[in-house]
Amino acid sequence: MSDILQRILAVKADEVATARLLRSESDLRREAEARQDIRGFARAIEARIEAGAAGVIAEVKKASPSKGLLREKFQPDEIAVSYAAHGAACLSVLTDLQFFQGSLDTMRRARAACALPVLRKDFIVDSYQVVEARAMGADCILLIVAALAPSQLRELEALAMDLGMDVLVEVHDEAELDVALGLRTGLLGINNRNLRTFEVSLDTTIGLLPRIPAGKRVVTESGIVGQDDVRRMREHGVDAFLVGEAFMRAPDPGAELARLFPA
Ligand SMILES: O=P(O)(O)OC[C@@H](O)[C@@H](O)c1c[nH]c2ccccc12
Repeated sequence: MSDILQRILAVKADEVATARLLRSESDLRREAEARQDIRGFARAIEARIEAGAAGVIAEVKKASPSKGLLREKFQPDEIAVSYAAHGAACLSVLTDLQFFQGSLDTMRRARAACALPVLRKDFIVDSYQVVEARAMGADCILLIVAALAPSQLRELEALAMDLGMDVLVEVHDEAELDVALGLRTGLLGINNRNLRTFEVSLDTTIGLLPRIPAGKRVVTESGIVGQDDVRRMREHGVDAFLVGEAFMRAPDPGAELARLFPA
């Protein structure tokens, strides 16, 4: 059965093949290595949590395959400034065009407008995209366990870390969690949304918590829309959040962040 994740991954393979024709990976790698501007992504989250606040990764996302257009007036720089002013720890910027109406330029503009570390949010299937992420300014990449073999996860993680980036590894169930726990990164995203069916349940995060060893920072991802959701997570000891839709639908995304996560 061709689910949405499989469809997206097929498009990604084509995109990478096309991008390689325009610019070689070695050329891009030189550009990535020449940059000296890494912002500590995991560190920014830990700093918020040490201060007693939640560590919020605030997402810049114009549309999604499950919800369609989320925000008509979409200005990545304005959104980034608003998030930064209202206490976000980091940004997550969708760079996928076909399914999320994002781009690398969206990421560049958002990052240039503020001092926050930035996650390249995309479906990474190839080393080319990792190098490209850093060349375009990303401080962290997302690796989705459902999209990659364990050997690929290890290789892409090593490459990202070589380039100075942090890695957020994303899981949705126990089997994926076991794979993720074999990686080096301390940032463990639990996606409450099933990428194959789009079904969302916050019980996904709660249910996996007993299986998380010390030393891993859990980031609960997707479906956080109200103060009750935030309270429930924090009662379970989850202090890091990745939130998109709730902010994108609000007139002022940063003000909504401050409302969901009162100081
Ligand atoms: O908009 P939400 O429900 O707050 O979710 C944000 C984020 O978790 C979601 O965009 C996401 C999580 N993992 C992904 C992987 C690819 C694309 C998107 C995502």
